[in-house]
Amino acid sequence: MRAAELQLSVALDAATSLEAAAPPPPKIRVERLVKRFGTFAAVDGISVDIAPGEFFVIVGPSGCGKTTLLRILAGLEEPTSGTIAIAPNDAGRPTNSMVFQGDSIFPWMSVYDNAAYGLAMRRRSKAEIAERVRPLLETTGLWRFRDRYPHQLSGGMRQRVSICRAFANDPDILLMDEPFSALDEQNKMLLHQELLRIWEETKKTVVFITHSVDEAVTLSDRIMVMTAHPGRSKAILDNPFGRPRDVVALRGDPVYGAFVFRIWEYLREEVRAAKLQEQEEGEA
Ligand SMILES: Nc1ncnc2c1ncn2[C@@H]1O[C@H](COP(=O)(O)OP(=O)(O)OP(=O)(O)O)[C@@H](O)[C@H]1O
Repeated sequence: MRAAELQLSVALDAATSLEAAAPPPPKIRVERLVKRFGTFAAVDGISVDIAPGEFFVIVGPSGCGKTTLLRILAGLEEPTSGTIAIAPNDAGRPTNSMVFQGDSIFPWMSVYDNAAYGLAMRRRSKAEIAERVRPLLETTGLWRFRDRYPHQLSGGMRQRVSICRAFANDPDILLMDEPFSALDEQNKMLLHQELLRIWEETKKTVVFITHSVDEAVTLSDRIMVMTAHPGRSKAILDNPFGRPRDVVALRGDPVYGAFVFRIWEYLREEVRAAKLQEQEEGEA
């Protein structure tokens, strides 16, 4: 091969490998998003790309606009300005499912029917519903409670049902608004492990909101720290932990404490600012 040909071939190889290394187009693109309620800016100029299959966690002090951002992603609120773009999915599947704080399952339906709700609404066959719902109820230890009603379950079990319902729905994106905040530590850890197991199998794109730095580190691929009012993106951090994760072993890793500390460095002054704002509002 002549020198010029060799150069060209090297250049082509480099271009091919660059192409191979290019990140996939984002599943969710948020650009300069602003949401005002009257003159009050709840979200103020957030831009972020979230990759397909990413577990993206948003952490921030009380009142910083986390839920507002999630509600805009869910299509429940209109932005005042800026845009969100969600890459299209296959027809016949919902774009998103939301899991709320506390449980939001129907008290008059059994565990099984609650988990099957989204699929039944989309008129899926009984066989298809069973095929999707049973493995989820089994993974979360709910299969033997499938005929029980919500009042016969603990808070942790009810929240498991909400998660099964969201995954059974087979949405492209899961939007989770502090789903475990009402649970005790032990139940929370169990659910973290179960959520990670289901997510690793399905690789849904997840946007998850929390006040808890530990929860953010346990679950995320990346973490966005938001400022106190007005809600902006202060930092976006890559989680150093790989997958799969053992949620208990993770806490014994020396990197865990260092990463938690790093996030707190960003968060500390925002939590203080939010507290001050709360006090000032109380005095006004
Ligand atoms: N519909 C609304 N009308 C007026 N103000 C609103 C409305 N919804 C939210 N807000 C205000 O916008 C700000 C952000 O609210 P949001 O619920 O998004 O915060 P958050 O970060 O989720 O809070 P928390 O962590 O306490 O749940 C708050 O000051 C809230 O009072």
